[in-house]
Parts: sequence; structure tokens; C-alpha cells
Amino acid sequence: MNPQVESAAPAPVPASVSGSAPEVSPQQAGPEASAPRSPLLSVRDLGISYGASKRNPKLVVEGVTFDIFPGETLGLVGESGSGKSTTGRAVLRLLDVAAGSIAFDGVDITSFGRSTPLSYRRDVQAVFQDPSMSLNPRQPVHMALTAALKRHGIGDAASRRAKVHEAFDLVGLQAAHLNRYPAELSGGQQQRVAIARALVLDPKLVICDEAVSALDLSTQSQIINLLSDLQEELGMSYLFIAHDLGIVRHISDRIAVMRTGRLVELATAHDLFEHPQHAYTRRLLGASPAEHPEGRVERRAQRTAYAKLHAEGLIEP
Ligand SMILES: Nc1ncnc2c1ncn2[C@@H]1O[C@H](COP(=O)(O)OP(=O)(O)OP(=O)(O)O)[C@@H](O)[C@H]1O
Repeated sequence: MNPQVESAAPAPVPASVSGSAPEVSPQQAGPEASAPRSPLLSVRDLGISYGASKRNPKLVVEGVTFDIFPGETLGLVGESGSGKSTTGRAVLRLLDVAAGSIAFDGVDITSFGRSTPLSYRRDVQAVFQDPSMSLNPRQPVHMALTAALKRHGIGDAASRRAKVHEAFDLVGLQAAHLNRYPAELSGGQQQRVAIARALVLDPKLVICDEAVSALDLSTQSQIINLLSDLQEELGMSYLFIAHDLGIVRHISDRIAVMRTGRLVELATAHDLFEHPQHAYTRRLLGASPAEHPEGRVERRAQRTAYAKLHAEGLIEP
């Protein structure tokens, strides 16, 4: 966990947070106590609808407002179906937004419509739940990274090879793993490849959507520690989406709580766990992780399908 958390003091609350998301606590502490910094990502009044039509404008995400600061991890929690992944996919521009804006480095990227700038696609990377679904089973794993570099027009063959080696090294994989096929690696090693694929593009923000949920407990903690170490070394931000509150608490500076498509509370990790303000947060903290309603499996399948398409560069919003 970033050591900034415990000492964090409230940062200025943007007018649109309190104005457009009245359910959110005004205790929207930023990661820095003094000198306010500009957010890396500013999501304002986000509204998302699947299969939007004028006759059926039902929003599954509504009025969602939050910032992510450079080097910060924002955890996003909530029960199954509350809209966490939908929010993450909107930030990744895999989904159109029905309302609101998403600004990155001060630029409203929703204003570009479907032609999201390539620089944004490079700066914002994702690590999804099931690495076996997002790696091509017919290719040695190094090709996932090489393909990402090629897609972004980065380097020549020699410098790409060097970058791929460097990324593998960063995530604790060895050169011997480069030519393995996904099925020849463990789940944890596959997830390291997925992390390396994100990192090889030097992202500023990584969306981790249930990135450790499919792993066994000891591998989960290895990957969480790896993500923390990488953040300390490289300084990127994370949007960390998960249903396991223990993990989210461990890795997050601040945590946002979603309920039925809306943010109900946003606070430092410490404050959220020690002094939860919203009744729903208190209920969530008291709930067993096993209490996920049905429907989770189906949505997981949808999401891994998304992950695969996205990883192969086949999805353009
Ligand atoms: N592809 C889709 N088409 C239609 N509705 C969808 C689709 N994906 C998600 N939804 C709906 O959007 C709402 C939010 O789903 P989302 O997957 O974002 O929730 P979540 O909080 O990430 O849940 P989980 O933790 O189970 O993944 C749910 O009501 C869900 O049924």
C-alpha cells in the first residue's frame, strides 16, 4: 500500500463532485496532504447505458465522479452488478459514454468520439481477470508484448526485443519464459505476462479489473506485491477494481464504493475501513466475500471475452 494513505488530508473537492454526485462523501481526500496536484484522470457525472436507445435510456452507471492522481491507486468496490467493470471499460474507451466526461491529463477524451487518440490507448492499459483468455494460445507469450509495441509504432525489431526482455524482467519472469506458450505457464506467470504487456507501453494508468481474482491465495499476494512494487518503481496510477475488500484495502490509497451504478462513498482506505459513512459501505464491509449474487459467472465470461478482443486489438470503441 502506498504509505501516503495514512497521512492523507482532504484535497480540494472539485465543484462538480459535490454538485453532481450528492451521495458521495465530501471527504474526497486526495493522495497528497499539502500542495494539491492535478488529477491524471477526472471522471465527471459519468453515465453509461448498454444498448442505449432513446426509447430505452436506462443507465447502468449514473452520475459517477472521481479523480485519480498521479501515482495513486483508487480502489473500486461494490457488489456484483454495481457497475465497476462498466466504469473501467468506459475509461478504457471500450464503451461509449451516454453522459458526462472523462478527462485525462486535462484533455476530455470523450470529445474525440470513437476515434480515441492512440496516445491515450497507450497511456491507459488494462490487466483483466483471466490471463489465459487474453493471451493468444497459439503464440509464444513474448509476441503479446511485441504486438503491442508494433501496434503503437514503437521501436525497431532490436529495440522492441530489448523492451520485451526488460518488461519480463520487471515482472519477475525470465528470458526462458519468452518463448513459452500460455498453456506452459502457471496462472500467476500468465498474469505476469499480462502485466508486462501493459507495462511495455509505459502507461500512466493501469486498470486492474479483478486482476487477481482468478489466482490462488498465495499467487494473489505475490501479484499484489508485484503491482505495489512496480508502482513504487515506475510511478503509474491504478484503478483497482475488485470485490475482495481485503485486497483492495491493502493496495489502495483511496477507495470508491459503488452501488447500483452510483458512487455512494469515496474516502481514504483507512477512513473507509475505520469510519465508513454510508450504510451500504458498512453492510459491504460486514458481508462475506462469498455472498455474491448469481449472475457473476455470466458477467465474468462477458468480461473475459472483452479482455481477449481488447488484447488482440480487435475492439475499437
Ligand atoms: N454486455 C452487457 N450488456 C448488457 N448489460 C450489461 C452488460 N455488461 C454488464 N451489464 C449490466 O450492467 C450492470 C453493471 O455490470 P458490471 O459488470 O459493470 O458490474 P460489476 O460491478 O463489475 O459486477 P461484477 O463484480 O459481477 O463483475 C449490471 O446490471 C449488468 O447486468
